[in-house]
Amino acid sequence: MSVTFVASSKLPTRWGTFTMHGFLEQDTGKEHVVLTMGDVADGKPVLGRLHSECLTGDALFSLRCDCGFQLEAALQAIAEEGRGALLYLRQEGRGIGLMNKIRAYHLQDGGADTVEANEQLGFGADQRDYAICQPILEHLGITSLKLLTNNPRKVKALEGYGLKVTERLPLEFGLNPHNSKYLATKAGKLGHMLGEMHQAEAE
Ligand SMILES: Nc1nc2c(ncn2[C@@H]2O[C@H](COP(=O)(O)OP(=O)(O)OP(=O)(O)O)[C@@H](O)[C@H]2O)c(=O)[nH]1
Ligand SMILES: [Zn+2]
Repeated sequence: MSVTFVASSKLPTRWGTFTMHGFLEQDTGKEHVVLTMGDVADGKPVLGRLHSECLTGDALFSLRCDCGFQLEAALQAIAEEGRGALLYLRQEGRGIGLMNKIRAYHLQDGGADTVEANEQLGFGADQRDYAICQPILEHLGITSLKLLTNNPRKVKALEGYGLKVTERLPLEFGLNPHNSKYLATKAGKLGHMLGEMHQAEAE
């Protein structure tokens, strides 16, 4: 899988000024974005986040999922550390695309869980592919990561591409009444490690 690096610029945010890097995925024309802070090419493990696009959570303030909360927390953590990288991957709806995610939400409004909804539409529970991370990280000079995630599939995928994941750091934010079933399904059916949040819910 190949990507072309397009350009870098500054991106000032609420948490500090990041460098924004644009990458074009050759086969699909998808436009991926990476925000970095500090020197990420010095060979030391980089605080990293692979964030899959969620227009509803990241940009439209949705409470149906935890994506927007995780995005903010990851940028904040990177800014606090003064060094890190967030890969904003254009694989909306776990890879099924925005229109199909809205179809899936419609089924979820009728009682299906997030996995059942995907399956009723003829998709796998999670259609994401992290192969594109390898050339992007290589371009940035990143070889090892401290990964902010609750999703063991992301750790396995990176290790499969020859990257080192020295640590997995939990990213448990945004539990609310609208996403508690969604998060329980993530933990129960998709293997996410969400210990702290479920404990908080039980209390
Ligand atoms: N199909 C589908 N996709 C969803 C639903 N809710 C959120 N998503 C998508 O799920 C993905 C979540 O991405 P991430 O937050 O990077 O990954 P994750 O698997 O939750 O793992 P973490 O690293 O622990 O956050 C995004 O692409 C969202 O658009 C849903 O109900 N159905
Ligand atoms: Zn989301």
